[in-house]
Amino acid sequence: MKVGIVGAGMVGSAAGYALALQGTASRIVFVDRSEKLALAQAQDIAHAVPFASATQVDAGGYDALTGAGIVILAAGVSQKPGETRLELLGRNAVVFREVIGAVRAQAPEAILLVATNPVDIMTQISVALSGLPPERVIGSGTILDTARFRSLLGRHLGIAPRSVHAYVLGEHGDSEVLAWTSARVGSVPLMSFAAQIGAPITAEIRDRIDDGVRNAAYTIIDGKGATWYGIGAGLARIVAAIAADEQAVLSVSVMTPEIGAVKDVALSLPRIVGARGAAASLMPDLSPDEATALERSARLLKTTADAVAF
Ligand SMILES: NC(=O)C1=CN([C@@H]2O[C@H](COP(=O)(O)OP(=O)(O)OC[C@H]3O[C@@H](n4cnc5c(N)ncnc54)[C@H](O)[C@@H]3O)[C@@H](O)[C@H]2O)C=CC1
Ligand SMILES: CC(=O)C(=O)O
Repeated sequence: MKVGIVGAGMVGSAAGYALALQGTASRIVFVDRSEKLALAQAQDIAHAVPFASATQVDAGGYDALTGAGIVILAAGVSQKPGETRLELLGRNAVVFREVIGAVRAQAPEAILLVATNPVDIMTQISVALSGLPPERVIGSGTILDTARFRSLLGRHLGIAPRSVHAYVLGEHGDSEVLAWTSARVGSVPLMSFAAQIGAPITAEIRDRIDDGVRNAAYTIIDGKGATWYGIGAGLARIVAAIAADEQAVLSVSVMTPEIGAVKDVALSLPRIVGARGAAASLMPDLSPDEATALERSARLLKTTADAVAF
């Protein structure tokens, strides 16, 4: 499958690098406002390909996206230290007004995979601007937060994160909800597993993991200016699920008809992802507090999205 990447900065290039190493895409094409940057990223990644795969990596204008099955959208500004994702909305909505029409004109069949922040609202904007069915516009949403949650739980338990089945729901941002109640390790409920192996999840550990997931981006941005490896791998995982029609369960952001009293909002739930996009959604079992927090997250996203004209 040919994959387009619009926005060849840290996130776009990390996604392209992960895709090239995995050999998931037959072709990758970078497009950026800076043609020089797009070309440099394509060349650098192409030089990694002989060690790993047979992916052809190029750069070009929007016309180079013709025939793409997926276009990753990673163009726009990122957070400065201390800035929230939601504070990027006005600037990145302007970028998407330009980008979405240009992508659609050249790659009308492509599934759009949105990474630009605030990713949930950028997903909603992309649905509105593209006119595509909602299942074909997927935001990376909490795929990264879910990975952070699994990583921290895995470390605490001494278990491979891939054997931890736990999700972060709602906003990819400050109001996100760690779904502790439904978390499992293998097929065993998390709390029971933790007690059985003598690594109980005390209130203190729970708070530490919550903080580590919720504030990971702030800590990393403070240390190195931006985050890119985690989301690059997350985007490559979503592309793989679509390209191989996996029907994989992934936490991604899609327009959602109803979360409690909140209607038509893009946010993350576990979704079934395959060649048609994110075709179906699942609602994990939640405690009353988790359900209330998810509705609060949905309301925040809805109110913020309603305040932008698109
Ligand atoms: N969804 C997620 O989990 C994550 C999302 N992000 C978000 O991804 C976005 C990109 O972040 P970085 O790659 O670090 O930023 P970056 O500044 O390194 O790259 C952004 C690229 O977009 C390009 N660009 C800007 N306007 C454009 C336009 N109109 N047309 C074409 N290209 C344009 C720029 O030239 C630049 O190369 C940010 O919004 C950031 O917050 C970052 C990390 C994780
Ligand atoms: C920047 C961002 O959204 C993240 O690393 O979670």
